[in-house]
Amino acid sequence: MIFPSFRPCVQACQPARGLTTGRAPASTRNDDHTGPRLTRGNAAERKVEREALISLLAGRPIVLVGMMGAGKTTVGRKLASRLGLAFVDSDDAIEAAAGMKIEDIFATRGEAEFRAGETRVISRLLREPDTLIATGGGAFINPETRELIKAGGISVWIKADFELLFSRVSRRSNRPLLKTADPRATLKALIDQRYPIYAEADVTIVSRDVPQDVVAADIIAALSAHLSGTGPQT
Ligand SMILES: Nc1ncnc2c1ncn2[C@@H]1O[C@H](COP(=O)(O)OP(=O)(O)OP(=O)(O)O)[C@@H](O)[C@H]1O
Ligand SMILES: O=C(O)C1=C[C@@H](O)[C@@H](O)[C@H](O)C1
Ligand SMILES: [Mg+2]
Repeated sequence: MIFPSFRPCVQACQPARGLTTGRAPASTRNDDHTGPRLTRGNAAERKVEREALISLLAGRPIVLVGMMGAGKTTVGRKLASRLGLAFVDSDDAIEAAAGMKIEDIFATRGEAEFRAGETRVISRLLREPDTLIATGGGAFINPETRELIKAGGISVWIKADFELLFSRVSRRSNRPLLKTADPRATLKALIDQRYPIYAEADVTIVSRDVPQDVVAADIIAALSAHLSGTGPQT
């Protein structure tokens, strides 16, 4: 057992707000917001939009899913800060629980043990109200973890195309699944295998080559539309 009793180290981005933790009815629809979207409204309108979204979430965590390099961690941190939610990255929480880097968990314990620990950690994080969880790239692909996320959170797939992802993940060599003879082919194969599963998320947005703040604004707009029932039907 490499994940001893674990207290998630949720990092507060702003002081906590006094929200309820009641669960609003879950929607099963995927709202696909893959078209171009501009940041809309003035500062006052955006504040109203943010407050309405927090109210619609009713304490449920936002869970970002998608491939390595999609921007779950970096965009997620900005988004949490904007919404006044606590931010937690499941990869960081796993490393804290295991006392090891993810690369070392893969190397010494193997992927299956990593996935089992990831499920346990995400299960705990989902019970923290008013939280934004950036998951690791494979978390939503694991059936058990996926069911937990569907039951306990509102999931957002940050979708990006191959070339954008490859250019981003090439900047660092800390992703064990890409340490292969042909990382391009590996990433392509993972995209083919995973995209139909990520599409099960509640909401989809596309990370284009735009600043992270724009992606964060897209997510707020897409979530607001989804939770208020005004998003596109698929
Ligand atoms: N919209 C964006 N514009 C420019 N750079 C970005 C954008 N989104 C992410 N990046 C960059 O891409 C890299 C990967 O992003 P990040 O670590 O957030 O991805 P991730 O989805 O959390 O990946 P992983 O699943 O491996 O944890 C980082 O260097 C980040 O700064
Ligand atoms: O895509 C994946 O399966 C992974 C992504 C990273 O976030 C880490 O969770 C780990 O490297 C596995
Ligand atoms: Mg990440």
